Amino acid sequence: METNDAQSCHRCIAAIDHVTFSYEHKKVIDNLQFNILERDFVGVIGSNGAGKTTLLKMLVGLLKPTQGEIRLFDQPVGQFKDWERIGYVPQKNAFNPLFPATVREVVTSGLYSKKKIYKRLTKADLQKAEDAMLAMRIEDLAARRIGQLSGGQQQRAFLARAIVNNPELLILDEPTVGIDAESQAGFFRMIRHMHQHHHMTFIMVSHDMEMMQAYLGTEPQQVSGGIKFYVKHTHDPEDCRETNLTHSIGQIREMIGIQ
Ligand SMILES: Nc1ncnc2c1ncn2[C@@H]1O[C@H](COP(=O)(O)OP(=O)(O)OP(=O)(O)O)[C@@H](O)[C@H]1O
Repeated sequence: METNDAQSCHRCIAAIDHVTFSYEHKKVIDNLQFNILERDFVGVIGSNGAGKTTLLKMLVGLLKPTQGEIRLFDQPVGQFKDWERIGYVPQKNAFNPLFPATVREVVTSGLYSKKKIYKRLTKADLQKAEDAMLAMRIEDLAARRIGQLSGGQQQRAFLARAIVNNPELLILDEPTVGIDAESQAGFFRMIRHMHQHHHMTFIMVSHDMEMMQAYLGTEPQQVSGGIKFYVKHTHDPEDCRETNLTHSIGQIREMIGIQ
């Protein structure tokens, strides 16, 4: 377990601690040990059926490990309540194409949590939804029905919904499936930007080896069963002791192209 304090950029955000998972008698994940640290981008790659979706579902508490434990922000997932700190875009979004919600309504629905379900949304809450749509460049689609949009536009709406609470950890399950190559590239650019400039931590399943390796490198940090974990931190390891200020300076350098 990581012992870094809250000031460190290597705080453990999610710990997968000797986790095994079986569907009835079929073991899908076997004694997996992996930590996701603050500001990591973790790319999860593996063949069909390797257990990637199962792993993400355990991370968000939808499935319970058969053995072992998952901790989010140092709390066992079963007791974790701060779901606003986490954004999740599942593999296949369950919206029926005829579902009569607008993009704005879908994005706003991300503001409701168990805690807030009976609360009225404030003006500030509604502004968060507008900001998330702006960030995903779908503000001009706000009043359109979600089912009438292209796959790429829908994915941006689901991502806007996932970031509406400004989460610290974003969990994405094959977010670019079914969208054209150009939109996929745009989507990756957006995600990379969020990682590098908005201090978000990511875990993302993808079959797009080329895009993933272009950002995360060609060597996995860990291989467990059929799952490979590729990891990129927002800055070089030797800079890890830097302060928040130097972190920002590093990013400014990067933005203006100075190495
Ligand atoms: N609800 C379920 N009941 C029984 N077996 C399941 C269930 N869900 C998944 N499985 C099986 O568990 C294994 C892992 O499934 P999972 O969806 O986690 O794989 P994946 O790596 O995400 O695959 P893909 O790349 O195809 O999305 C597969 O063999 C799958 O058939």
